[in-house]
Amino acid sequence: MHHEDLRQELALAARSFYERGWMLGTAGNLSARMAEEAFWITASGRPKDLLDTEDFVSVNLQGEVLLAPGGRKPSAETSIHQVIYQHIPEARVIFHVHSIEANLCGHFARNGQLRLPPLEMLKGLGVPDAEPEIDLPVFANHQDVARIAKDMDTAFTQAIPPVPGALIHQHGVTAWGSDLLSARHHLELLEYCFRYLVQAKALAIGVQA
Ligand SMILES: CSC[C@@H](O)[C@@H](O)C(=O)COP(=O)(O)O
Ligand SMILES: [Zn+2]
Repeated sequence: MHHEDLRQELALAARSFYERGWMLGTAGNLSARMAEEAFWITASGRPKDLLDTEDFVSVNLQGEVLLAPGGRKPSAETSIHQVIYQHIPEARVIFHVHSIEANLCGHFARNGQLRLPPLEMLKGLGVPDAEPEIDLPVFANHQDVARIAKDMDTAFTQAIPPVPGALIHQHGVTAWGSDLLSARHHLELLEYCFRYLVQAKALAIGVQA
C-alpha cells in the first residue's frame, strides 16, 4: 500500500469514528506505521471529520518529525503511539478516541484494571478462553503527556496488555492492530464491551452473571 493511501484510509477511519461521536471537537489521534522506523500520525488539533493527506505528519520511532506539511505539528499524544510501536511489533495501526463509554468505564476500574465482560466477542480481541478473566489496563491521565507515555512504557516492559488496547482514565481508549481493519475491529469490540458495562451498571446487573 502506498503511503498516501494509508493517510487516506486513516482519514476515512477518523470520519467514521467522528460520526460515532468518538472524535468530537478534534479529540483523538490515529497513526499507521508505514515503514520499520516511521509512522504517519494525525496533525495536532485538526477536525477529525475533515482530515486530508496534509493533516498527517510523519515521525520516526523516537518521535522526531520527518515530514510536516505546512509546518503542522504532530499529535500532542505522539509519545503514546511511540511507546506502543516500540513494545508491540505486531501493532501497525493505532486508534485513540474519546468516547463517553470509555470515560465512564474508567470509573469501574479497580487497581488500574478494568475487568472486561466475559462475552463471546472477546474472541475478536484474541481471547480464546470460554470463561475469560481479562483485565484491560487503565492508566492515570496527566496533563504532561510524557508522564502517561512513561507509565505505559513501564507497564508494557512488565507485561503487554492481554488484549490490544488500554484506557486512560477520564481521557479515552487506545486500540491497535496489525492493519487498519484489525485495529478498527479491536476498537469496535472494546467500545462494545464499554457500552455493555455501562448498560449493565445502569441495570444494576453483574457482568459475571
Ligand atoms: C479535544 S482536546 C483532546 C486532546 O487534549 C487530546 O487528548 C487528543 O486526543 C487530541 O490531541 P491532538 O494533539 O489533536 O492529537
Ligand atoms: Zn486524547
